[in-house]
Amino acid sequence: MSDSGDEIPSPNTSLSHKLTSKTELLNLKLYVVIAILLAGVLAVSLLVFLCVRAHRVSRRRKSRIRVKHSSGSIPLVSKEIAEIKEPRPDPSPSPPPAAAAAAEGKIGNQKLKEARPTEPTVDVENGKRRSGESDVFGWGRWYSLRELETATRGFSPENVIGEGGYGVVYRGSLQDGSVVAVKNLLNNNRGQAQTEFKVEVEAIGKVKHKNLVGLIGYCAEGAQRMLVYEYIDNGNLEQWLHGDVGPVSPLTWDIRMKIAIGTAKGLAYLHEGLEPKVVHRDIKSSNILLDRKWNPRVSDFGLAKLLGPESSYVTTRVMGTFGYVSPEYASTGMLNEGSDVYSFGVLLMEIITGRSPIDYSRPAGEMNLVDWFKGMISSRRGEEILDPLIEVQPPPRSLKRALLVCLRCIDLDVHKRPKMGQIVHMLEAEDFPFRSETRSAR
Ligand SMILES: Nc1ncnc2c1ncn2[C@@H]1O[C@H](COP(=O)(O)OP(=O)(O)OP(=O)(O)O)[C@@H](O)[C@H]1O
Repeated sequence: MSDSGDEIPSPNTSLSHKLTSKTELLNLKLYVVIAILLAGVLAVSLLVFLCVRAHRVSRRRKSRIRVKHSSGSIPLVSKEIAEIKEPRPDPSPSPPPAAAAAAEGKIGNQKLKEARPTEPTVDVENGKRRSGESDVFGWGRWYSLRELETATRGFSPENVIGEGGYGVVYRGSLQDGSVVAVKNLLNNNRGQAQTEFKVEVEAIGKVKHKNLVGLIGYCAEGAQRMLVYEYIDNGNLEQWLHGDVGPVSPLTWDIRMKIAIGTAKGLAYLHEGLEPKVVHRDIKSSNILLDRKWNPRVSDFGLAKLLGPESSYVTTRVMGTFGYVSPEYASTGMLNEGSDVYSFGVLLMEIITGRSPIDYSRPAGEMNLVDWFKGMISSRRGEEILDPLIEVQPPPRSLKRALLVCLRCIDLDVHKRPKMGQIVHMLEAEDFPFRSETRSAR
C-alpha cells in the first residue's frame, strides 16, 4: 500500500469508469453505444434469417409443383415441344411472306414461362383442380368434367358432331352462352392419347391465327382427357365438296379460292410464323372447317409435331391420310413442311376438281387424283378437270394459276416445292407470271 493516499483503481472500478465515460459519438456513454451496436447486429441477423427462410419455402413450393406435373398428367412444359416464341417484328416496310403470315396470327403474348404462375394446379391423385386455384391461364382455361358434362348434356348422342381418329367431338353450350367443340379423347390407348393430349395442349393452345381453329381450354380429370375448341359452325370442306349439295355447288370458284388462300395462310403461319415451326402432318378436306362466310379454319393439330431448327424430323409411323401423304414421307418417314405442301397441293386439286384423292368408284385410270390430274395437264386438258358442280366458269388466268400451284406443290423433289408463304402470294397475285404470257410479252 502506498502512503500517498492515492487509491489504485481496481480493474472493476476502471471498467465501470470506462463504460460510464462519454464517447465522441453524440456524447453518448460507451455502454449505450455498445447496446445500440448489439441491437443492430441482432436486427440484421434476424432479417437475414427471415430472408433465407422465405427463399427456402418458395423453392420448396416450386419444386413441389414441378414434381406434381412430371408425375401427373398435365406437364408445365411438354417434353416434345419447346417454347413457342413470339415472332420478331419485321422492321422492313414490306414484310416477307413469313412475316406477313405472322402478322395475321398471334401467339398469345404469353410465353410458357409467363403462363406458369396462373397454370391450374391439378391434384395428381384424383385429377381434380385444387379449390381456390385459378382456372384461367395464359392462352385458355381449365374446364371441369362437370362443366363439360353440363355443356354437352351429359355427352348425349344428339350433341355429337362427328368422330375422328382421336375420339368423339361434341357440340357444347357453356354457361356463359358460348358454343364450343369438345373433343373427348379416346381412352382405349391411354398412353398414346395422353401424349397427344400433352402435345396438343402445350403447342396448340398458344397458336392463334384467323385461319386456324383455336384451342380454348382442356379438361383432365381422372382418366378423362378433353380438348375444348372454338366451335366452327358451317361443317367441313369434305362435306361441302363431296356431300349431297344438289346439282350446283354453293362453293363457287371465288369461294373455293378464298378457302384455298385462307388455308394456305394458316399453314404458312404454322411453318413460317412460329419458332419452332409446326408441321401439321394431316392436311385434308375434313380438317378444313368453314364458317358461315366460308372462311377456312385449319383444325386437328393432334398429329402436329414441332420441329427444331433442323429441317427434318424422322418419325416411326406415317400418320397422314391416304391419298394426301407425300411420297417421301410415305416411304421414308422423313417429315418436314414440304410434306404439308404436297398435301396442300392434293387438297387444292380436290377443291378445283371436286374429286376425292382416292376414289375407288371411278375407272382405273381416275382412281388416284394426282395421277389423273397430271395426265390431264400433260395432255393439255386442263379446262376439263374443273368440278362440274361449279356453275360459273372461272377466268382462264385464275384457273391456270391454281393448276400451276397444284403442280408445283406435288413436285417429287421436295426442295423444289414452294413454301406456304409463296403459295399464298401465287394464289393471290393478279399478275402471276405464266410462262406463255411472259414469252409473248417478250
Ligand atoms: N372446332 C370444331 N367445330 C366444329 N366442328 C368440329 C370442330 N372440330 C371438329 N369438328 C367436326 O367433328 C368431326 C370429327 O373431327 P375430328 O377432327 O375429330 O376428326 P376428323 O378430322 O374427321 O378425322 P381425323 O381424326 O382422322 O383427322 C368432323 O366432322 C369435324 O368437322
